[in-house]
Amino acid sequence: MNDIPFDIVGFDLDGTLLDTHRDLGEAVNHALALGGFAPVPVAEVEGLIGGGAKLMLRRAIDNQGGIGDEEFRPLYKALLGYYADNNTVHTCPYPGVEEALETLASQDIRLAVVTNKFESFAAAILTQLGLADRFVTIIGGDTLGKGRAKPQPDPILEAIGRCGGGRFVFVGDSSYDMASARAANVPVIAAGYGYCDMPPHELDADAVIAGFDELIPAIKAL
Ligand SMILES: O=C(O)COP(=O)(O)O
Ligand SMILES: [Mg+2]
Repeated sequence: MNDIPFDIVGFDLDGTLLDTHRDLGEAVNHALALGGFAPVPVAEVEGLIGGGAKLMLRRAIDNQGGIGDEEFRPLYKALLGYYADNNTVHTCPYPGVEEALETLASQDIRLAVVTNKFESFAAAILTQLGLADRFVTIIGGDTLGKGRAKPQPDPILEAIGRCGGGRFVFVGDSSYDMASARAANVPVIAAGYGYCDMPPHELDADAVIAGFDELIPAIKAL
């Protein structure tokens, strides 16, 4: 029997389903080195993630004085090239993710990914990790075009549509996720173990989980 009061669960990717920070950090540092900048220590990488790869590199360079668009462009291209070849070296699902996805799928809940990563990277990584088939759709930061990524509601509304409609709850780790869910008028759970850009209990979520094993109880309690 299905005792989960939702038809669709949407997930952010970086910092929610997958711990991607080491591979993202190495891609940023590859680009920084080409530009003559110092590397970002691995402990500081999480604070750069959430708004997509371009903003991640922008933030890292701005922390070291910044550069103009002309000089930025080839470094960004280098980051993407490096990440395309090295995106599942260290990346892995958080503990409990596979089990929770299995439980939700076994109860006929439809699952979606809504990330600010490029769709192609998200799909490639999830495929590599054997998780892509779990999701009805994977919506990236570039899927709907410019200005329509999180924190806009558009990708969440698109996910709901692609999953055939129904009661939807979102799970994410950053203020981009909370704002997108609020704008789409759906409940949202904060992954407090992720790359939260503010203290998890200040993220304006309906619930905060400290690990993926808490997800299903949190969904049932909404
Ligand atoms: O790549 C990013 O910066 C953010 O990705 P996410 O939306 O899956 O957290
Ligand atoms: Mg995230």
